[in-house]
This record gives sequence, C-alpha cells and structure tokens, in this order.
Amino acid sequence: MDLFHLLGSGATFNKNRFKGDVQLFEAATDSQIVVAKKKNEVATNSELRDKLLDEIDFFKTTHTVVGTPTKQAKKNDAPTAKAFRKESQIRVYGSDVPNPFRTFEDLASPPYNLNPTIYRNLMQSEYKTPTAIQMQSVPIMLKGRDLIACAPTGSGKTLAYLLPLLQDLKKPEKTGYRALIIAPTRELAQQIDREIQKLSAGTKLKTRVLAKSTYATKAQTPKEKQKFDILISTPMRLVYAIKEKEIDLTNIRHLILDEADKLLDLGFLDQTDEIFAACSAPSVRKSLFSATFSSTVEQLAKTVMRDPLRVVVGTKNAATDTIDQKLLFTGTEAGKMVALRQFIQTGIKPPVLIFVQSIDRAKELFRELVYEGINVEVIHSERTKLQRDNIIDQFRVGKIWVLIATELMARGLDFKGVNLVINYDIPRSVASYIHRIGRTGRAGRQGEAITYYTKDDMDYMRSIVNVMKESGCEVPDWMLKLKKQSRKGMNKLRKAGAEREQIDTMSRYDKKRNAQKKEMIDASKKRKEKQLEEGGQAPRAKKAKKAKNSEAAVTATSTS
Ligand SMILES: Nc1ncnc2c1ncn2[C@@H]1O[C@H](COP(=O)(O)OP(=O)(O)OP(=O)(O)O)[C@@H](O)[C@H]1O
Repeated sequence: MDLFHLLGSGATFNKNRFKGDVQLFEAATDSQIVVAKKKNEVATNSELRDKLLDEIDFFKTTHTVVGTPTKQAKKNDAPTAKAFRKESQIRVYGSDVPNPFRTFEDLASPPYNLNPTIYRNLMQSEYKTPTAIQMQSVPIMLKGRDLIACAPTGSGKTLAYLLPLLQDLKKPEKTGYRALIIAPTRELAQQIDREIQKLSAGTKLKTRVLAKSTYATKAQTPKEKQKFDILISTPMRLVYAIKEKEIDLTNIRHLILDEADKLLDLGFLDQTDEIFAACSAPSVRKSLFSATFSSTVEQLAKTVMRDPLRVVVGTKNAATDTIDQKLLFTGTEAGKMVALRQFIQTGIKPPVLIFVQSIDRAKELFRELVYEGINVEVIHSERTKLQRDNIIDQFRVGKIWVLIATELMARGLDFKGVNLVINYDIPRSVASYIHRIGRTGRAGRQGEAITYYTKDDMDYMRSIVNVMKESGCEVPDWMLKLKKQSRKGMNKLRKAGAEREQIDTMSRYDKKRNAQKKEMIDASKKRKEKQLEEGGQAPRAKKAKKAKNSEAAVTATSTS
C-alpha cells in the first residue's frame, strides 16, 4: 500500500474509470486526510522513499515490482529481480536485499545517481555489460550493507567494489584515509590501484599503495598524510605501519578485503585482526570478496561483520566455466619434464603460466627451460621488487612467453591474454587450484588449464577431479571414485607441499655445456662494460651484432 501511495503521489483518480480501485485505495484509511498525509509522507520522507524505491526493480525501460511480474514486464520479456537473479545465477542470503541493476546506463539515474565523472569514465571504458557480481554487489554496497561476495575468478569483482566505493567517497575531503583495501600481494595491490586510477580520473580522489618502498611515509607531515582518501596495502606492510604509528585508520569507513578467504586464513589472520581493530570507527562498512570461501571462513567473517548479505554467483567454490580443464598423467617427476619439453617442441601459444609448489622448484624448472629457445622467466618472492614489477609488465605485453611462478601469482592477478595455465605441480588445496587456473579464461574469454600428476599425487586428485566435473569438464569415471584424502593428509599437503624429486634432467654434458655458455656470456658482458667505461670506440658492425646476441642471452640467464 505504501508503494502504491508513493507511486500515486501527485496523481488524481478518475472515479468513473477506476471505481472499485478508488474505494480500495481510499477506504483503506479512515479518511481523506489520513490518505493525503500518507501520500505526503512517502513522497517527502527520503528514508521511507528510498526503502520503497528499493523494492522497485529498475529496468532500462520498465519498472516492475519484485515478485509480481506485471503483464507489461512479461510482454517486454523483462524478468523480475527474482527471476533475473535466477537467470544470472545470483543467489543472495540475508534480509532486505536491494535489487540488482541491469545495465551500466541504469547507474546514471535514481536510486544510484552515479557521480557523473565516474559514470563518464565507466562509459568510456571497454566494459559494455555489467557482470552478475557487479549487478548485485553495487546496490548492496551503495545501501551501506556489509557484504560477503563469492564469484568466479575473472568475473570483475574489482569493479564490483570500486564503483560503490568511489561513489560513496565522492570527492576529496582531506581528512585522511576514508577507505582501505587489503590484498594479499603487492602486485595485486598495484593492479587494484591501476583500476582506481582509470575509474576515478577527474574526481581528484587520491590513492596510496603502501609498499615497502613507499617513500618517507613517516617523514610526511600530518597535513600531507591527510591528502589521501584511499589506502591499498598488503596486511604485513599495513600492520608494520600501524605499529610504527605511520598510519591512522580511525577515519576509515570502508574496509574491503580482496581475496578475503586468504586474508582470513591462518597465515594472515593475526594481521587482519589487527587491521580490523585499528579501523576503530563504529560505522565501518566491511566487504569481503573472493572466488572461494570455505564455510569456516564465512562463519569467522560473520563474527566481525554487521548483518552482512552474502552473494554467491554460480556454484560456490567452482572454477570458471570458460576454462577447459585437463589432466595429464606423467607417471613420475621425470615424466613431467618430458611432457613439458614435448609440449614446447610442438609449439606453444604464449603467454603460458606454469605453477610449481615452491621457490626451489621454480628455480630448478627455470634452469631446465632457459636454454629451450623460448622467452622464459621465473617469479617468486625471492626476486627483488623491481624484478617482479618488470617481469609482470613484460608478461602482460607478451615479451615473456612462459612464466614460471609460485603461489605468489595464483591470486587476483589479471592477465587477460593468458591462454594456458600448466600446474606442473598439483596445487596444495582446492582453493589454490581454482585461483591458479583462474589466471586464464578471464572476463568471458576461453582458456585452458592442464594439471600434471604422477602416481604419487593420486591421493590428492579427488578434489581437483570434483571441481573439474562440477564445471562440466570431462573426467574419467574411475577418478571420481578415487579415495578421498583425509583432512590430516590435505593439511599436510597444504602446509608443506608434496615431497618431490629435484627437477634435474640435464646430463652432465649439458650442464657443462650450459656452464660454458654462461661463462662466455658473462665474459662478453664484462668486455662490453669495460669498453663502455673506457668511453670505447664505436664497435664494428660484426662486433656490435655479437654483443647484441650476448646481451639477449644475458637477459635470459641473469635471472637464473
Ligand atoms: N563488466 C565487465 N565487462 C567486461 N570486462 C570486465 C567487466 N568488469 C571487469 N572486467 C574485466 O575483467 C577482468 C577480470 O576482472 P577482475 O580482475 O576484477 O576479476 P576478479 O573477479 O577479481 O578475479 P579474481 O578472482 O581472479 O581476482 C579484468 O580485466 C577487468 O578489466
């Protein structure tokens, strides 16, 4: 009835035409005065108005009331919010759920009224249609609700939280950080920052990525510190900053955890706890995003959130359906290298990402592949920040064809063009499997993932096989009947990884030859440097060509 009042405010009824309806409307209250009062209230009380408007479904052309599809809606083939959610595989848990929006154009008008600058940036971006998680998360966050959002890898979760965040911050206030985004790795923090820069261009909002190299945060005056609106950080760095009193989080009103399940996992939990405590304003809105959430983590999350809504897109903890997942049995560890070499010889379609279980194995595999005649690199936490940044940039632009990586790269990083992910070593958990293979098949593109396994991995294959089956990939029947690994066994794998033979297939002869090659390259490099130091004469054409060749080779080896 309230909704009817709101929609009917200002309208007059033709008593002849509406007859019974007029009686129904007006007889519902005691007198004409009460009706008028009510009409007035719903039209002028903004809170009540917003609540009522939330119940209305916003379409490009039609408005339909949730749950009661009108004839008009059916005619326009525009489903109700409920049907629309079902169609878009969106499930929401919790009460008082705002409706999803349908098109980016909807955001320009009420109830969203997206800031015109952000709207313009959005319209000028490559995004044409919102993804399911964006459609449902944006209205929830705009409404100021806490949110736990689970949606597949590469489905645009970053934009889903950035749009409402930027909308709420509006413009700089110079009161210090008002929003905090936590990500598990520095690389992901930088990627989020890039997205913010694109989306907030022209709003004058200022963002800082807190990294070790962030210059003289300490030396900044309080006034300088207040210039920033948004802070993005890894937990470790932020906890250090909190302890050193470099950073004041008391003004934070938005706290977003990207890859939230990782941040609430044992490895990070203490730090995340400290961060939550430091964001001491009573009205902090918390949003958690990830492609995977265990029920334990969800329960834990709920204890620090206020009446959160939970959104799940697709099947919870499943892989993206645009990834063609395959398994390759290699028998032994040595068999993996044989398979990989064969694969490279038949011609790979770069860029390819190869995951291994440890830094040592990443280094070993790099040593094996560096002389295969492909542009290969290796990334792990022992590389310097500068090296890591360069490698990621070069991989993004296609200069590196094959990138060997540890778990560092498994989460959040967006390489749209990755055609293939190879799990050279099986991942340590189902979540890790989903995130690793999720580096391909992003934003609706097709991708491929191959997982190598040996006879020793058999005990851990069941959960991977289940994920594959769930996402519609072919798996042999017998693998679905494999014994399920005990919790203890899975925990052991998660903590320490499987015991594996060293990756070392080169003969003594090959090793000697490679060592000689390296020596020659180093010597040539030294000669060149000396020449340059001495202000060297212009080398002859032949010499120049030779030096160029060695330089290329040095780039390949200097990282080994
Ligand atoms: N509405 C959209 N239409 C098309 N592409 C989009 C849209 N929204 C985001 N993208 C693009 O999709 C890619 C993946 O987005 P994003 O990195 O936010 O995914 P994600 O869901 O956070 O993935 P992950 O779980 O792996 O972190 C990005 O390249 C992003 O620019």
